[in-house]
Amino acid sequence: MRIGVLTSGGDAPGMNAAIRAAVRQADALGHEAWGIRQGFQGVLEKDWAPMPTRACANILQRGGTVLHTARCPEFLEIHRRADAAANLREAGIQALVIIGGDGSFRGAEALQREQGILCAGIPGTIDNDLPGTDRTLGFDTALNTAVEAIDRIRDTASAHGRLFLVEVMGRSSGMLAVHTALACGAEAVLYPESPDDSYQALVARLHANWLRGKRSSIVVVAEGDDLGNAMVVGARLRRDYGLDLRVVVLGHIQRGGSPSALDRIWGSRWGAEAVRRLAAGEGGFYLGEVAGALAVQPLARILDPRPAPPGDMGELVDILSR
Ligand SMILES: Nc1ncnc2c1ncn2[C@@H]1O[C@H](COP(=O)(O)OP(=O)(O)OP(=O)(O)O)[C@@H](O)[C@H]1O
Ligand SMILES: O=P(O)(O)OC[C@H]1O[C@](O)(CO)[C@@H](O)[C@@H]1O
Repeated sequence: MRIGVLTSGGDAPGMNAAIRAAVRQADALGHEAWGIRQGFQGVLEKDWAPMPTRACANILQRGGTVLHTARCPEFLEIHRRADAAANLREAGIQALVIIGGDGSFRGAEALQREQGILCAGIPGTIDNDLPGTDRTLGFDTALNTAVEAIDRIRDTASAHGRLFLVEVMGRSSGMLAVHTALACGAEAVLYPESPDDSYQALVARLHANWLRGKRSSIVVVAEGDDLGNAMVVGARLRRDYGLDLRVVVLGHIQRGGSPSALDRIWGSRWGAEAVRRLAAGEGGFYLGEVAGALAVQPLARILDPRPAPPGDMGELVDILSR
């Protein structure tokens, strides 16, 4: 069987571990893995080649994705997905391992349902916002990167007695923001799913801490928060209270870098499991981790609501910052 492997959406540390495992597991079972460059764009452009096991040497510890990735708006159109399926059939690629986030899984779900291409999804996004899995590749690494960066910011915030607003990624999800805030002892966190994310509540919280004697504070802001990103919130606080605050946008620093051990381990387990199932004729599923165990979900589950960060974590940030 010829199995295509691709990475799609934003890159995430751990994707290379999944690619390596898929390629080598395919070889171990006597199948042929093909690497598809630039996600769904590569399927439309037939940008692929056989991927021998040696092509995966020394990639386990590397961030990014050796197959490159892309966002491909054309794939939202049914006739382009039909073109993609025709290209795959012509090349003899019967099944796909798709490593990406919820958008990529929606593409996979449509490709399997409409076009009958066997698809397996592996969660790869630093956002950790997929239903049916406690983990996505890249989240653990990005979280640790953000925490390390904020620990450094804390030193200078404390030295100057300053307020810092630190923006972390998460266009529609506060998962990274809330976990980062709790792990670095932030004074407040703003994130899209928060029940009490008002500007007034933030000001009241910072003021209460000032009265308790706190002279420096760190507010973690998810880029997609309803109040606006860190620049917007910072400008408002400056305008209203004349604060000498600083804004730091961590940006793509969070997406790069060598994957953590957990991201390497889950990338390896999921890559191999995806191929074992495809080789047995199974498609239309994605893999995950639920309560520490490897889980299998139907691809249609990606249409479920996106999970929100546990509510008690946001509350805890507040309680522990006093
Ligand atoms: N509803 C959909 N139907 C078909 N294809 C889709 C759909 N949504 C997204 N895709 C395809 O998946 C690609 C990746 O999606 P998207 O840009 O949302 O990233 P993602 O996989 O969610 O990853 P990340 O979480 O890193 O942003 C899109 O560029 C598009 O090609
Ligand atoms: O690199 P791009 O395409 O600007 O994507 C940024 C987006 O990708 C993500 O990092 C997910 O991979 C989001 O958190 C962020 O909003």
